[in-house]
Amino acid sequence: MTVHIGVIGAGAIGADHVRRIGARVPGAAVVAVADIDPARAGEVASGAGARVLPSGLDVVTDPHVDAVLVTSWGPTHADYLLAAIDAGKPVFTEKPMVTTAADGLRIVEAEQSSGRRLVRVGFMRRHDAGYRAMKEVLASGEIGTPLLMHCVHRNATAPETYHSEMAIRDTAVHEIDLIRWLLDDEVVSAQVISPRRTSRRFEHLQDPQFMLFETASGVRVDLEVFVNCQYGYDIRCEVVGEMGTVELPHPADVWVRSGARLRTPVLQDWSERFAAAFDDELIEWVASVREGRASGPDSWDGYAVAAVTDAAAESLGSGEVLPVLLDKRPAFYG
Ligand SMILES: NC(=O)c1ccc[n+]([C@@H]2O[C@H](COP(=O)([O-])OP(=O)(O)OC[C@H]3O[C@@H](n4cnc5c(N)ncnc54)[C@H](O)[C@@H]3O)[C@@H](O)[C@H]2O)c1
Ligand SMILES: O[C@H]1[C@H](O)[C@@H](O)[C@H](O)[C@@H](O)[C@H]1O
Repeated sequence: MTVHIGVIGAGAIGADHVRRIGARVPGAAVVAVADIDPARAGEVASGAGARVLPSGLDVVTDPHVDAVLVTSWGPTHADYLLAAIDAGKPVFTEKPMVTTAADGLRIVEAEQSSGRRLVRVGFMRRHDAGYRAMKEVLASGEIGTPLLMHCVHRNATAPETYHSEMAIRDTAVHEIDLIRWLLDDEVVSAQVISPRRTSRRFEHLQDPQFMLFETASGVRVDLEVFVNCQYGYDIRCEVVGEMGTVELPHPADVWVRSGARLRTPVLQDWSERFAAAFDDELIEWVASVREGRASGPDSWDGYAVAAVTDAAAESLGSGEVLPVLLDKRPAFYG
């Protein structure tokens, strides 16, 4: 059976995922696309042989759509997820699942009332070979109990529409998910420190930002988010344990030593750095839809991350250490 997918949002990652589904995801076809910019929708739909529908809600309710892929801007995700749950259709949403914990709770409550886990969140780094290898080392106990985690998240540049809170709600969400997943722990407090700003930014943007998190078991995490670092897409992570450390490998490429120099390329964006992880997460999602089961990061994960980003966003400016307000995890989410 082919899973017929309807896509909402035909921007950078929407177009990327549509191409990916056509080229590398077995048993799936994009049949409908909508975007508030109909020209974008038309362009992406024509490449896939799909229909353009007038709105995202039309995609959700279209009888030819078996499953929905949400790749519109973060603050628009919640309404589409609620509509998909209402229609009883599996839905994959790009991160962030939601931009407030209140919206996250609406989604987990609606899903529980529907009786089925329908939402999967695109925390694709859980599919990256390097992060997976880190998780195996941590699980093996080789480096002992984790004590500290150091993370760096740099983008070459960010567009003018990117504002200070997005460093937390759009960018740091990847690391917040990884703290929870790698350490199997919850984040209990957040603090955002605002250092000297780069002059190569837009006036409205606090960039870089330095974030500190604490987990329930007492692990301390530092995260630098710098979205106008100019030189490339640079993602780093190291966990320090009682007996050793484990570090995210450099993305595989040659290191050339010649003429008294060492050189290796710096990747330029997420689409190159995590291409294999994106392939893998969509292949897994489509297989799970076909088999009628839930898979991958769920709406509880999306909500738990939003609870952390709420606290961090409130700390932005004041630099206060703020508690993360998280509900009790229902048995429904295992
Ligand atoms: N996993 C990752 O590493 C990754 C990478 C890039 C983007 N993303 C996420 O994907 C989402 C989209 O990001 P992008 O970079 O493609 O942005 P983008 O601006 O390139 O594209 C977003 C598209 O959504 C459309 N849109 C906005 N509101 C809409 C609505 N209500 N209904 C239908 N269409 C709407 C816009 O017109 C635009 O074409 C964001 O949530 C972003 O955080 C994730
Ligand atoms: O939406 C993108 C995407 O999630 C990238 O992986 C991240 O590096 C960017 O900062 C963010 O804006």
